[in-house]
Amino acid sequence: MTTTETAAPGGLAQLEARAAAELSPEALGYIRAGAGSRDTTRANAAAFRRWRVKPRVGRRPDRVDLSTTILGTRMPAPVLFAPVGVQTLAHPDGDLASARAAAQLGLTYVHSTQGAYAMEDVAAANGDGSRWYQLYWPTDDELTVSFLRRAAAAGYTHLVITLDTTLLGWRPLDLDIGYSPFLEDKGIANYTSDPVFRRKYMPAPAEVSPLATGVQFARVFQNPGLSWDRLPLIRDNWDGPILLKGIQSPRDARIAVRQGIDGIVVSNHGGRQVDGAIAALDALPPIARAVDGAVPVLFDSGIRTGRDAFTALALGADAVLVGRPYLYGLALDGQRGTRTVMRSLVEELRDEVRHARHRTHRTLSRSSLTRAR
Ligand SMILES: Cc1cc2nc3c(=O)[nH]c(=O)nc-3n(C[C@H](O)[C@H](O)[C@H](O)COP(=O)(O)O)c2cc1C
Ligand SMILES: O=C(O)C(=O)c1ccccc1
Repeated sequence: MTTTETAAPGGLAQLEARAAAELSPEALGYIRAGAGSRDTTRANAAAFRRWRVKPRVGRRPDRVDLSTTILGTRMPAPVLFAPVGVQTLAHPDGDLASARAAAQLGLTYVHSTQGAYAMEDVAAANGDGSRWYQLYWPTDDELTVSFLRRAAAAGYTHLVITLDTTLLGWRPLDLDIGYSPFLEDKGIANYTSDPVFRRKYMPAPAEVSPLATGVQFARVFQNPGLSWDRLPLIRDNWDGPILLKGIQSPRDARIAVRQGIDGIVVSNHGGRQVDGAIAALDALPPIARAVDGAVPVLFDSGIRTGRDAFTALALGADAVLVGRPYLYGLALDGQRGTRTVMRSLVEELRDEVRHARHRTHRTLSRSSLTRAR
């Protein structure tokens, strides 16, 4: 590892500002976007500032072991690549580069239904790495089953069903610029490459226009009628563990456990869906209490540094996902940039755990933190 790889220049906190210089206004707008006033996106970050780490003195462990196993997946650190669509907005290599970087670091890559590259190509890029598949649950069962079969065949072991985006959030930043990835020639090959999608929904070449593409997207992926009674379709067609992403209430977490779901991701989608929604970090402790160890609780939304990851782990998360930061790394330096960002975040986390005098993040708890005044 060279020194330039050990830390993101300027630190992870500077990442967004540095990446902004590399990105088109449309791409930056889409990646930064939050719902409505962006209040929830800001609240996600602010919630972390209200907790501070309690350093301890005396003999610190010289080695900190961040490894963990979540639902059978071994991880060198409790940090995953969050599912992110249209990554070609940040870099032409998009999710191929991110999946390669994840494999180099041994971290789990979660591939999005809205990936810019087909899941088979991303799987090949990820090689021996560990990969999970994130499902946006289509309105068409045949298409859903096709996605699940392809994912299993391509070596995705776990299914993450995102439930907070059955309608895409109202994002003024994009509306102002007049931008949507579906109205551009960015291509979202992960679903447009699907044989069922092509047969049933692909606009005929003569009809291909931004509007036709957008209309087909909405027909297939806007699915606000989803409810718990639809779960058997997934169970009948997926053998591995199933996680639900987008849980923000202890009640929903309890229902998920009762329904036999294997894990949950506490997340508000980086504040992109519901303006004024509770900061994801504030939702975490009551949900962790409600779940009470019955299933793993993962967390995302607002993690920018190793200290943030420490805070979420101490407040009850078993692992965290990171979204925008690795996209900014991708914008700055492709695969290498993404790898640098994620490696820096893991090493920062290791350092925080060491200074709190723990040998592993697994022993962190609320008492590792103090509430800032
Ligand atoms: C540009 C962009 C695209 C995203 N696409 C998806 C997606 O396709 N599926 C999904 O479940 N979440 C998606 N997310 C949400 C992330 O998985 C994650 O919940 C969020 O980015 C976490 O917040 P953070 O960016 O503050 O780390 C996306 C987020 C961004 C920024
Ligand atoms: O933008 C998003 O947050 C997101 O989840 C998404 C949804 C559809 C296509 C691309 C990304």
